[in-house]
Amino acid sequence: MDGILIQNLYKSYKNEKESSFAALSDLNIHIKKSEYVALIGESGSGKSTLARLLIGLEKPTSGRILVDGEETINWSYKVWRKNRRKIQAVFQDTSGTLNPMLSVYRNIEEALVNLTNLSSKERKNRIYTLMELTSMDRRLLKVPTRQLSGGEQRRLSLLRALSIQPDYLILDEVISGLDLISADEVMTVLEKYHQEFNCACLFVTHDMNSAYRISDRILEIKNGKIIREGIKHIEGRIKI
Ligand SMILES: Nc1ncnc2c1ncn2[C@@H]1O[C@H](COP(=O)(O)OP(=O)(O)OP(=O)(O)O)[C@@H](O)[C@H]1O
Repeated sequence: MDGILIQNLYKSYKNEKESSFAALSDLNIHIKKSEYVALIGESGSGKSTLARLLIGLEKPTSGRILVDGEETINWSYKVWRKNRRKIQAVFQDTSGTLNPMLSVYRNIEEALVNLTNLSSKERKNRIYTLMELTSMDRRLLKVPTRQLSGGEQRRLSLLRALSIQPDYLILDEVISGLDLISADEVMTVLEKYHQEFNCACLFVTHDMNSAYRISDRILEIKNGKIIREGIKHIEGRIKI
């Protein structure tokens, strides 16, 4: 089956008293190809845990995760690396992905060098097209990443992920902590990209407005379980 299929997923952690508790409990979700799904929930409900499991940063206690029909749980580092073209993630903290010493251009290009076989000219074309698509000023490409504001760094990590043209995008609190204008700019990049490419997205947030704005479907998680679901109606409203 196409898409990301999460079946009977459990993730347990040990707490301070060494007893285990379930951060995710019997989770079942299907994210269809090119569907934008928002995952909302209060702090500690399990959102980031799910995001980490989806991109192989952690393994579940039990259950299955299938990406386009392929079981990912036992993928080795090498297999994950090969599939980074297919599934990309952006987290709130960009320090793990961006090199502050490199320019914006080099930061995006680095991902293209590592994950695609594009020639230097093709990389340049891809980066310029992406800047145009997302209405970003090309002059930004020359700027050293360390000089960017928090909002700009968040947009850069997003562009870096989008430049790969993944089929699936996992976004964990990408607008969290940003001022309204920066958050709007990040959302606009996502909307424009969605219109242009058939990428699916899991948009993890605790912000209801952005969830409504961006997604076709909203899932609400509480104590590691989906407790509510809403689908966008023709008039653009989501009822949950
Ligand atoms: N590595 C870990 N070890 C132990 N407990 C963990 C670990 N990671 C997460 N947890 C716990 O699992 C639960 C779910 O955490 P998670 O970070 O997924 O929640 P969240 O919904 O993303 O919250 P927030 O919105 O605050 O980021 C929390 O109780 C958290 O303390």
